[in-house]
Amino acid sequence: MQKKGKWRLTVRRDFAAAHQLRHYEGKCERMHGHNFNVEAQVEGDTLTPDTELLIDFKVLKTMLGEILGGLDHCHLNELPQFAEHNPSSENLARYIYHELAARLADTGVSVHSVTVSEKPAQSATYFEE
Ligand SMILES: Nc1nc2c(c(=O)[nH]1)N=C([C@H](O)[C@H](O)COP(=O)(O)OP(=O)(O)OP(=O)(O)O)CN2
Ligand SMILES: [Zn+2]
Repeated sequence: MQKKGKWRLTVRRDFAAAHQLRHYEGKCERMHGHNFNVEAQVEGDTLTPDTELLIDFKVLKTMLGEILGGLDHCHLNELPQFAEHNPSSENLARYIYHELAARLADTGVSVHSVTVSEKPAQSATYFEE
């Protein structure tokens, strides 16, 4: 039997923000900033009949840009979404994942994962199984 193929698309965007990790025993408890890099991967199995795209990269980048626009140049700890959860890379990735999933509802495309990186050497990826 022939396997059902899928596509996975990746878009990347950046934002700059300050944060401090509550309860962290070390310098990261003090306020500091990062240029966060965000990579979102989406997937699906059906292309549009005319353009034969899973979803336009432009649409994806606009969605991601809207989400990151709410974080850009903010002190993340002061935002309601991080009032109870630390603005760690892990929690940022989960927040962005759910925001993107809500925007993609009814498109036939789902979020595979979101990766947040404070710097090239380290990143956190959120996905759901
Ligand atoms: N699992 C995680 N660990 C850490 C996170 C995180 O989001 N998830 N975040 C931090 C801090 O934000 C910190 O800014 C980064 O820490 P670190 O790279 O350790 O610190 P430096 O920038 O000083 O890098 P060095 O390599 O130590 O010079 C911490 N941990
Ligand atoms: Zn940090």
